[in-house]
Amino acid sequence: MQKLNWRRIVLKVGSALIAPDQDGCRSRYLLTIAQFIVRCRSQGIEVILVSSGSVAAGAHLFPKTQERTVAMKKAMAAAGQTEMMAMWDRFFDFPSAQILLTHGDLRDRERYESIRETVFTLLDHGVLPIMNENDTVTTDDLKVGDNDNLSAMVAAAADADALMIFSDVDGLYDKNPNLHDDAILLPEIKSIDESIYAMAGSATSAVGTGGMKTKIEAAEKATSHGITTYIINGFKEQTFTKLLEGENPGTIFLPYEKPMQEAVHWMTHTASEQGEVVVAGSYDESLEGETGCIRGDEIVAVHGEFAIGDTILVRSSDGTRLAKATANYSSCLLNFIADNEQSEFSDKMQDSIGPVISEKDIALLEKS
Ligand SMILES: Nc1ncnc2c1ncn2[C@@H]1O[C@H](COP(=O)(O)OP(=O)(O)O)[C@@H](O)[C@H]1O
Ligand SMILES: N[C@@H](CCC(=O)OP(=O)(O)O)C(=O)O
Repeated sequence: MQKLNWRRIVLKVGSALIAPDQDGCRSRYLLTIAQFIVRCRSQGIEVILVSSGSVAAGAHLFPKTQERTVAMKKAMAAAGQTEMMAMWDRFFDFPSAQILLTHGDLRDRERYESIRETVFTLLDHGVLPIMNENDTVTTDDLKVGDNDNLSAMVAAAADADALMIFSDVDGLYDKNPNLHDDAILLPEIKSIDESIYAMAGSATSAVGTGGMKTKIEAAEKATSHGITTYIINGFKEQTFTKLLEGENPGTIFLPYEKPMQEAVHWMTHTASEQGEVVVAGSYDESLEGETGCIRGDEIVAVHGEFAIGDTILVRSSDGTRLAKATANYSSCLLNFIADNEQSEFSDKMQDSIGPVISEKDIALLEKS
């Protein structure tokens, strides 16, 4: 076995591998994944596991005849999560730790920092973090909704150098291989654009969430942070042999040559905007090529309610999404500034407060 040059990796395991028949957890596929984790750790590679499957694992505890309401699924997740953790734990002779998260936790910078600190402390002490979305407490507004995107946010937060998404297919095909016999496997993706998203269909298994679309979104999030991303088949033993030999067993998404810095990446891909400011001019006239900060007299409108420290969207008056930013002032004060833009009082205030959003708090979005 060759020495692998990963320092820290995030493995995402889909529900179909945990509870393929929705009849409790099955160790059939997980044993091989657990052995892979043990081998990586024995080479000094830090591993973080994002494990889906609580709903599928808990399904057998509830009557099949009853309608699967949201409340029922949450109950399945609560019950299935303990079964799943117990099963993972059985495979390892080192300790593991459960971390359950929501998007509400990840998009709040303080809670995000706290999650990172906990993950790094666990890794420093040889404990395997096993993460999942906290399905019992999520609402539509608070959830990531799929563990592909969650694993990419985790990989970025943990500064991992590889994200491996283990699924029930060999990788990304040019169309859904479960529906098209002539689908072709794509071994390497250099950059992700609309043509790549166009290949993605939805999940065809009874337990999967998101299908290929959310895996491509995850790959885009991760590669933009410099994290090599794989979509690979967790059902096949040779997948793991190949990975350990340094080969690509499925689809590899190459990392951006100029990855985003952690804080900019968090603002762009993890934080969600609490409101928006509209600035005068188009994309090219406003942020691009300018000093990069925003002055009060550039703001023409403020939408939504936000507080200092919240993430906001900056839009140009032609509607283009320009940037995400951390608000240095509340929506209330920015509204006041925008409304009094021409007044003498505003000029004085303008001089005293300087830019309302400073350059270091802005993450430019790509021109769409
Ligand atoms: N272009 C594609 N290439 C590969 N699989 C695809 C594609 N489009 C849709 N799929 C579907 O995505 C499924 C994997 O996603 P999903 O069921 O959500 O898995 P998981 O539970 O591992 O997250 C595959 O089984 C396949 O049916
Ligand atoms: N959080 C959910 C999994 C959501 C999800 O993304 O599932 P999958 O598509 O199988 O990775 C659960 O534990 O059942």
